[in-house]
Amino acid sequence: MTLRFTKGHGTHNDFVLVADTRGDLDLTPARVRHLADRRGGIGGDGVIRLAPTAAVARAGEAAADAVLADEPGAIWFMDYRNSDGTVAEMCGNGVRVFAAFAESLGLVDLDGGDELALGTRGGVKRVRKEPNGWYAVDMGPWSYPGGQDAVAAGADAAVMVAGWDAPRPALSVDLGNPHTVVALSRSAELDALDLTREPAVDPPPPHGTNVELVVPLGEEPAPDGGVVGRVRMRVHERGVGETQSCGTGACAAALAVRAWASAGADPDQVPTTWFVEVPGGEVRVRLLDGGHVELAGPAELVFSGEVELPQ
Ligand SMILES: N[C@@H](CCC[C@H](N)C(=O)O)C(=O)O
Repeated sequence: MTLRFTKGHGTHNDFVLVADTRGDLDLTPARVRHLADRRGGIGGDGVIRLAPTAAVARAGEAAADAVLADEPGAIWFMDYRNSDGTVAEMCGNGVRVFAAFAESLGLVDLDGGDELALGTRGGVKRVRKEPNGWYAVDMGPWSYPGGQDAVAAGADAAVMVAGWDAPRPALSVDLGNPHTVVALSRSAELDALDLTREPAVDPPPPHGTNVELVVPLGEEPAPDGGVVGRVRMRVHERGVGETQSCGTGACAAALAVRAWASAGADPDQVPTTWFVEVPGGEVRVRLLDGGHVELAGPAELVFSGEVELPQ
């Protein structure tokens, strides 16, 4: 079977995108692994299928039913798969690239001021375009699964990275998908990390986790007054390995650093906007009213073509 695809990326977190406008493509784990294979296929950290939310619901995905109940206008669904073939609830960089893909297919006019509401397994996400061409996504609600006790302690887990003498404390953050964030004090240590092996997390999360290693870089004056925070991050993604960027991971990193910075501080002095530097570029994370968080950054479509799919 021949399949038309587009390759895209958001801060070099790269994806193979497929428009399944009838919603009848059987994206088996073997097919996902083939598409994401950098030597035998196209190559990507993940595969994104754009399909009608109603068709995904008919195929038995309860999350798509929930999306339509919440926002009947969310007619397109982002079916996200990691490169190892596993399903993930959410992908922040993926949502931006999905929006760019939907524009290229003529499904939405974000330059004309439209907002795109799309379905994901992590709920409805809303995307708008900023004047600089960045895509800003309302990522919806987030949480610290360990609750206020974890926030007060600054940790609810421990992470061991290859080459370390002992595990280090970490804070869990839920963005629809799971994250575990560890603070490092120096950029040189971040640069030297060995992330070729999956970090061990204790207690082991039931469905795995994405691990972010972060260096808080402090705060600086914002052009419009107030302060913004700056963070450097590397990430080991569940179902992939180390990637050049992770949008939900950047949100988790900012939210963890904000929790640590809030300890004993005047809340008005703690930034609500954070720039997160990743190996593939930079994204912006902003706390929104109503317990939501926003992710903004670039999205690029690189090339399109046709590929033979295995049975
Ligand atoms: N790169 C993504 C996250 C993709 C899913 C993740 N690997 C998981 O399994 O949860 C992002 O930009 O958020």
